[in-house]
Amino acid sequence: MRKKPTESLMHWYRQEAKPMRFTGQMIMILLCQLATTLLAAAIPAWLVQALVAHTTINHFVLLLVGLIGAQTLIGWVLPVTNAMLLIRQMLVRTLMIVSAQQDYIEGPYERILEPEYREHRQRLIAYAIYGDDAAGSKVIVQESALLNAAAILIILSVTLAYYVWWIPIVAIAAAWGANALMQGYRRYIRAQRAQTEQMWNQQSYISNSAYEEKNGKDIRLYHMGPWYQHRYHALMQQELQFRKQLGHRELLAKLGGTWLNAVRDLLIYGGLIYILFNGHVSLAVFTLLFGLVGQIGQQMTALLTNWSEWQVSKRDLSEFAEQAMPPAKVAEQPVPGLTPPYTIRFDHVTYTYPHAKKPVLKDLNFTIPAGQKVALVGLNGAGKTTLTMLLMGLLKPEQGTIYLNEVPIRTVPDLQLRAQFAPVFQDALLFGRTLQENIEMDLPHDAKRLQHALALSGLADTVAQLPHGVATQLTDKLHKDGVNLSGGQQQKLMVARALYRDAPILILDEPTAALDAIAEREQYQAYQAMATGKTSIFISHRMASTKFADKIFLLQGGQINEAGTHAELMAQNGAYAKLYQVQSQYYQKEVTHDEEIF
Ligand SMILES: Nc1ncnc2c1ncn2[C@@H]1O[C@H](COP(=O)(O)OP(=O)(O)OP(=O)(O)O)[C@@H](O)[C@H]1O
Repeated sequence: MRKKPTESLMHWYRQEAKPMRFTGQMIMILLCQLATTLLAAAIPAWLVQALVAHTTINHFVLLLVGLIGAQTLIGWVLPVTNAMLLIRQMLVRTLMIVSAQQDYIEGPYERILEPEYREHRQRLIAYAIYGDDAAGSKVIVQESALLNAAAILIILSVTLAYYVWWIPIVAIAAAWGANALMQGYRRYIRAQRAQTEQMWNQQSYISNSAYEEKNGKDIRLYHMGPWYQHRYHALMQQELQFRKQLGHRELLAKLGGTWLNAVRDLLIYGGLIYILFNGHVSLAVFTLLFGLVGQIGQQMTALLTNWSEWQVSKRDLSEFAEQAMPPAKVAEQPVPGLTPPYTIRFDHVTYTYPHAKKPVLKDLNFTIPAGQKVALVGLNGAGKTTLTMLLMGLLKPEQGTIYLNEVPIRTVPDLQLRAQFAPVFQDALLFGRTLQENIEMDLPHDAKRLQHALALSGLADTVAQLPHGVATQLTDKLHKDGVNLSGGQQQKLMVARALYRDAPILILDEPTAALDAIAEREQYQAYQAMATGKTSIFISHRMASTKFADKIFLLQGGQINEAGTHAELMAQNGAYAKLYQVQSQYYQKEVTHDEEIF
């Protein structure tokens, strides 16, 4: 079987891109940087030596060309090896993005309803992938920089200490002090993370919502432009204030560092001039030491900065690996003997949404015998959609058990369970693929089945008008020649998708909301055909449309309060009968009014 790209990326990460692995590229970079640092300090010293020794002009030119040539060569090799290392970093970053998405897209549905999980995920992505001072994916590059700085620092310190023992100590202490001041500033930035995240989330919400195509109408009609501008302006002001605070702190930290460096320079250059004038070193050695002193401060700063960033990156990376990388999935064995048609049974089921104060469904009990068509009615927010989500295993009951033919659904593997349902939801969701792919989804192509689904859903006429028929792409956001279907056409496509899926349990959640009267009638006929021999749940607010069901359930207060055929419930004269009468009176009035008009 071909590996999925995510699986092979995981494999690559685990096997090939271990952050602690020192590769040939790292060693190459180290050698080049060491040579660059030493050459930068040694070239002036060699030239001074040549001048002092009265070398001939030919020798002098030869020496100069040789040294510059060596420097140029390193100048070519270094960027190439650095670029190779950056490519590795990009690969790690890609892997992290893919695995973060995989966990979000394929992980439990219920988790994405939790605001904490969504925030946490954003934080992981922001700081492990896009973090600017220390992203988790930068570990490889930071390790290389850390290795370079440490090696160069040791060589420089030993060389300088050979001539004046205290010079490396002063240089390192000054760099350490300046770095400590900058560290304080960085700690402050990190302490503000939660606040900055909130600010950026709000900014992106406001700007995304203003640019959202579907919001365009309402923004104009309700004159919401000034509100957007006001909110955005307020958020930008908040950011400006925050940046000003950061600017002040950075300035203070840098001023402190500059002061420390001035003291360092006074001490070290004074010391060097002292040993030169006292004849302890030659002019050439003095020039060399002078060059090395400049480098030692730089390397110490690089070492300390990289060290602290590396700590943060490593922490981000391991947090990411622990929480964002889903464990490799073990293929679950399908439950044997789970065969349609299905009897659905809810046994004392209770469900509460995360952070909700009360359960939506409370101690809910009902049975739908195999092959029966049930219409589920109830007021807005009664919990009808929630009930279907529990049945499909997308939400897990807090208490109680749901059975398919007396098999508890919690024991059925996700893939096997999901394959038993053909849902049609109120909100149509189209993917940026062709019309055909949008109907067939993950099932293999079957031309006859496709034609049947198109014909029965009433979509065949629309397809005939499309530029590329069933091969037409369904969004102009991803494809230039893609088309955007109308609301009603999208809903028909959802029905075609369910028809093609031909699963044993049909779930129709307000599927006719966007349809015109004729299309709605056609759809009912399609549902009748679809539901034959299947267990089905049909949710609708149009009471008249529920008459075709074998049984009607009225969901109220988290429980099925009334159940029976339309005639039985009307005879009962309970809540269902009242709802039906309110609606039919309304239609009656409309008809009378229309009759008056015509
Ligand atoms: N993701 C969610 N998080 C928290 N509460 C939710 C969530 N989804 C739905 N609810 C709440 O659960 C209750 C039931 O919602 P549900 O969508 O199941 O009702 P419904 O009967 O299908 O309503 P409608 O007829 O309006 O479609 C509502 O009060 C709703 O606010």
